[in-house]
Amino acid sequence: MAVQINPSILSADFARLADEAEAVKGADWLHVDVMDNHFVPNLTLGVPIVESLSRATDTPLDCHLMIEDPDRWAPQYVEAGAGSVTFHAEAAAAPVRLAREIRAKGARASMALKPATPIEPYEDLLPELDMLLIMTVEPGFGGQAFLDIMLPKIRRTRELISRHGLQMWLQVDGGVSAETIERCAEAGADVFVAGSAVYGTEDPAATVRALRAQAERVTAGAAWACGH
Ligand SMILES: O=C(CO)[C@@H](O)[C@H](O)COP(=O)(O)O
Repeated sequence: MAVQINPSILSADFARLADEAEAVKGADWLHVDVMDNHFVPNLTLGVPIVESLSRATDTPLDCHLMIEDPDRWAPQYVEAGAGSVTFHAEAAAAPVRLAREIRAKGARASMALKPATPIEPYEDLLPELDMLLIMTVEPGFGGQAFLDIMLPKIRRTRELISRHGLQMWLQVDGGVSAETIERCAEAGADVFVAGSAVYGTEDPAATVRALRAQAERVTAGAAWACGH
């Protein structure tokens, strides 16, 4: 599988979401940050906006639920048109049941880990998932500095994925930019969320292409990338 770049609309103009989706045409997915002001100290958008956005763009939606009670809400995001739904390990009451429900409804199932949450307790759960998201900032806000101390966790997660012979994707989110993307790719990430580094530039679509080329140069020789 090739490297994927998913611009985060948290850094976009919320009054012009359809245009902002068009501005990153060529991106692999549009990353939609759903925040409830409980799981994280910020509030963004919910099911009706995801539903409208999925009708307004051809780019598939990668919904990252930073919310409490994802067991109740995640299936509704699949019904709203999300192609991938990520719930947080720290918030899900029954992650295996939830992942199976998301898949059964036709979307990719993904689980996210906050910076302080280790991957090891979730090793046996990996086959239930299509993607694992490692947060490289504390969730809640765009424009934060990348946490370098997450690199060993990315590396360990890639090793676990390889050891289990899984084809799942490994996403990183937070502070991903031209300065940090190569370190993430070297550690084993293959799906990159970037908000301010994309929407903060004059030509967001060109920035997506440049970030992808940068990460591809690093992953081209990686053993885990062969046969993706
Ligand atoms: O989930 C989040 C923040 O909680 C992210 O998706 C941010 O939106 C990424 O923004 P940048 O760090 O790339 O500016």
